[in-house]
Amino acid sequence: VRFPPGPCWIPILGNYLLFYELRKKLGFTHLVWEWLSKRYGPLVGVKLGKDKLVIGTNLPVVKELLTKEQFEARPDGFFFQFRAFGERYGLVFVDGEFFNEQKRFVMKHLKSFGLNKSIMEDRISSEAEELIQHILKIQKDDGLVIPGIVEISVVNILWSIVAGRRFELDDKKAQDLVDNIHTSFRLQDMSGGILNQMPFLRFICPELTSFNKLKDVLGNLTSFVKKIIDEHRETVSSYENRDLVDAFLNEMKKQGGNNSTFTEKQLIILLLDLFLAGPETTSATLGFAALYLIHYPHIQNKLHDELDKVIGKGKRPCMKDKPTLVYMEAFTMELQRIINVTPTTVSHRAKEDADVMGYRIPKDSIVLANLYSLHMSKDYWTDPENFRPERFIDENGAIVQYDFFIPFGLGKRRCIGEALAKTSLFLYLTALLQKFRIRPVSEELPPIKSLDGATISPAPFRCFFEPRE
Ligand code: HEM
Repeated sequence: VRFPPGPCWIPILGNYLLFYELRKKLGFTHLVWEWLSKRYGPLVGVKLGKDKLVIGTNLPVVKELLTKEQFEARPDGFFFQFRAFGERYGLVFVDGEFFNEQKRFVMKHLKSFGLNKSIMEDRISSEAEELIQHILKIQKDDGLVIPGIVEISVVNILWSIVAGRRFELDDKKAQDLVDNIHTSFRLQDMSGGILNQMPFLRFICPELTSFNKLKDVLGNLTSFVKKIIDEHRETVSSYENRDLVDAFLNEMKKQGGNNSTFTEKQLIILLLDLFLAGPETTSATLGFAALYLIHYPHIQNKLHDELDKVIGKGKRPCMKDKPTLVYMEAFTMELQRIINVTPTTVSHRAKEDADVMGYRIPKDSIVLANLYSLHMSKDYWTDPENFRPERFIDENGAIVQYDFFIPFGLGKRRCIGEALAKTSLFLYLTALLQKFRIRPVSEELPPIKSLDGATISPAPFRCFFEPRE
């Protein structure tokens, strides 16, 4: 049985030169995978430096890659250890029993601090309200920069569950935090990147690997998180947990042994993972929402009409209204489909040799599902390049679910923040659209332009939030 089809590789570099050329030409890593799949089929095998990668691009292959137990692991290697004190910590890039134990803990405490509950809804709604007031306060005639204006607000949601805090929306330290988060995403790709594939290059051409920049931003983020932990340590009580950090510190004390997975290093990287995974994806999605609303004013009109009809102008929208705001739901789904904020999953790893579609995926290969390919395939959507929320509504006016629409992934390693993200998107979008018409600041519309990285975000643009009568 052979390795999945792909371009021929050379020693040391593997297919790196081809990858580099294609990435330069196409502008985005996920477009390289898409290009290769057109040539070699729905399961492509490449070698980048020392890493073997396989990438799935159609539904049957993606389903196998994301739901087979053999691929539930996460990769190891220089990049993944470099961000975690030279070891393996956190939630996103760990696996096995360590992952199971930490995920159980995080899910339990996220739930008890509000996820899936009305406390969470109240917090998100009041953050959205603060954002509206902030916009009204600081906006001038030339509008505001997106996604900048929403970033701190969105960080506050996670921040309040994890560390019991919120930032003022003009806080400089918070701005540094979101800038660092944002930069760290722009410098990486989901495969672990060149730093993982050829770590020796950091000595020869550090610029190409972004090693120094990554070290800086990760250092900044880590010291930010450490400070929070120190502050909690001074005030934590064993009787009551105020937030996730308290809960972790108490668990650490309780377990106290050498074999425990609850250590200070683990807490640091766990917080880092949550801050990296959550806010960036959510604010990028909200940023793109504003951009598409500017480009498609008739869609914005429909959203306004639906809000006016179902909720009116006096009452603040809440989660109970979600099932009745069908067009809003369809708009959000269509937005997630076309923008592909996470164009691939986080990378998985084959725990052992595994066979897929008659090909052999060797142990420790890096495994990626190109969600972009599913969301933009002509076979599945007929006119994928058109922005058309109606495709998610059937002839009876109900939402249609497609199994090839999986923005949060599938299987055991799917996104843990899906409920939080969906609640946040709904409450922010409805609150903002109830209050404002979002319009361009000049006749020339800002282009629909994305920035590449481990996730995709909109290139910053200006827009004006015009209060509705
Ligand atoms: C629009 C927003 C979001 C999108 C599109 C999104 C998408 C994804 C995707 C595609 C994955 C990878 C699945 C895989 O590797 O197979 C993932 C993983 C993850 N997400 Fe999200 N996510 C979003 C928001 C959030 C939020 C708000 C949180 C905060 C708690 C979060 C936390 C995580 C974590 C911790 C993982 C790793 C899970 C694991 O390794 O098992 N995400 N997300």
